[in-house]
Amino acid sequence: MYPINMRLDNVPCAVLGGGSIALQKIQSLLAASADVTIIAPDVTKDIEQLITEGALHWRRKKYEIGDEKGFTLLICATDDMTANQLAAEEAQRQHILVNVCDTPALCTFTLPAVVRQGELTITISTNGASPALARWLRIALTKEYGPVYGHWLTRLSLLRKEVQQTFLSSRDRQNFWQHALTDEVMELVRQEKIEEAEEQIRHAISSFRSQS
Ligand SMILES: C[C@@]1(CC(=O)O)C2=NC(=C\c3[nH]c(c(CCC(=O)O)c3CC(=O)O)Cc3[nH]c(c(CC(=O)O)c3CCC(=O)O)/C=C3\N/C(=C\2)[C@@H](CCC(=O)O)[C@]3(C)CC(=O)O)/[C@H]1CCC(=O)O
Ligand SMILES: NC(=O)c1ccc[n+]([C@@H]2O[C@H](COP(=O)([O-])OP(=O)(O)OC[C@H]3O[C@@H](n4cnc5c(N)ncnc54)[C@H](O)[C@@H]3O)[C@@H](O)[C@H]2O)c1
Repeated sequence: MYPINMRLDNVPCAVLGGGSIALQKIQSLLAASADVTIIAPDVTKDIEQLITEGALHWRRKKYEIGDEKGFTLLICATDDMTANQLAAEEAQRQHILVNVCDTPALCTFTLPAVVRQGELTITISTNGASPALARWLRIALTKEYGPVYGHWLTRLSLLRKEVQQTFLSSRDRQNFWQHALTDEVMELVRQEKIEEAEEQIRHAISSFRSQS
């Protein structure tokens, strides 16, 4: 498995099936601003609501060969294994990225469990060995890495810009961060003492500057 993070803004994506599993996949695609089409003869109330709101397109039909054309990414979440398999094989033939929610062998990509805090994304995969462990780890990591890590990341991103202007070589910047982002600083973050953590980084910038 080769992990990547994909931009899906306005990218045409299709979901086959209109049940509870399809809904989960639709929600994560919409959160990524994808252009989502659902192909299914019937859908749940929640999906119907999204369609009414204009959040996604609906082709009200069973899957037929050719329906996958024009999509960059396809998720098969019907309860009809034959339809899932047919669609996945067609998609693979056309180099369309495909996930079949309960058949890893037919997937060109699988979905990880996801923890998000602002710009921070932590994903967990078990190579399909135990999705239940992925879920358990998501819950544990969400407790461990709460909203403060998202706030800290926002601060770090601004500090990083300052560091880029202060230290001109990439090697110096790498060296700086390896020394500045210490266990001590991250312990302050864990205790939600963001101001103090930032102060430590600023102190390190001054020290590094006077050394060079
Ligand atoms: C991470 C997560 C993301 C998501 O779904 O978006 C995800 N499954 C989740 C949960 C979950 N799924 C299942 C259970 C019940 C326990 C169990 O069966 O073990 C639970 C646990 C629960 O829900 O409590 C059933 C299940 N899943 C797959 C099979 C087929 C098979 O293994 O052969 C079966 C049996 C179906 C059956 O028996 O009919 C296959 C896949 N599931 C994957 C992803 C991919 C590999 C991920 C990895 O590398 O670990 C892969 C390969 C394909 C894919 O879906 O991409 C999501 C975490 C949600 C969260 O964050 O809470
Ligand atoms: N629900 C779960 O917790 C769960 C967990 C793991 C795996 N799964 C598997 O995921 C699949 C989907 O689960 P679900 O709970 O969303 O199912 P569901 O029965 O609620 O929904 C199935 C959907 O597929 C649509 N469909 C059926 N044949 C189709 C076709 N030929 N073309 C297009 N759409 C078609 C139906 O109209 C329906 O909207 C099932 O195979 C299930 O075994 C479900």
